[in-house]
Amino acid sequence: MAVEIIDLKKKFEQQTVLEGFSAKFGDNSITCIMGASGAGKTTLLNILLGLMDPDSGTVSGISGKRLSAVFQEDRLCEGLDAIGNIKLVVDKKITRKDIEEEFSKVGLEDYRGKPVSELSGGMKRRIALVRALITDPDIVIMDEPLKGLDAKLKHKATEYIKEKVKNKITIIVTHDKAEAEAFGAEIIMLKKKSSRADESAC
Ligand SMILES: Nc1ncnc2c1ncn2[C@@H]1O[C@H](COP(=O)(O)OP(=O)(O)OP(=O)(O)O)[C@@H](O)[C@H]1O
Repeated sequence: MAVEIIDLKKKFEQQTVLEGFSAKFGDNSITCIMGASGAGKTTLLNILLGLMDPDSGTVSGISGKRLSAVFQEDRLCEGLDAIGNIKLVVDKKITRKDIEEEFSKVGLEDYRGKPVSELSGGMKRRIALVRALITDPDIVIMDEPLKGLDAKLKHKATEYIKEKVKNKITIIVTHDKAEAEAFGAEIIMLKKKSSRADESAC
């Protein structure tokens, strides 16, 4: 079942961020949300994830589905190592070897024995990516998942994501059109609203 958003509206005090926003995300689809900084991309993801309520409008097709997310920040447990971070979210039947196999698919090596706090930003990003995709969710929501990766790792991570999200509904925020094209994604462009809701009355 597709995820459908109808006529969403979200304001923060006097600032309208989303207004009259509707979209449909079909089964087995990748959609990239693009738009200027402050256009409301993260706000939209937070509403989809149920972390924020819209002022009005509806979101359907999410209830009862397994969601997973890569947030704008990695949100890892910094004191745990890479494997420990994944073990926190996976079923016990997933072994250390299974996790290591996933890490190798995103070029993640040299992480062993170190707490995440001692790893590079790009390594942390790939741990967050594996954590989101190893659980085989129905809906994947990612806020700039390739942030901080160099061109070679970006390519590797893109291929990994495409492989893992087959037959799922995937929604990705990115600033990079080339990235959206590499995902073969549909693009939704969010437009930044006026920062003053009462502007027309002035
Ligand atoms: N909890 C909040 N309270 C008040 N204002 C907020 C809140 N969350 C977001 N905003 C405002 O809403 C607007 C949209 O923010 P949002 O983070 O959704 O934009 P974005 O498109 O994801 O931007 P970026 O590309 O910079 O991450 C911004 O002006 C932001 O300051």
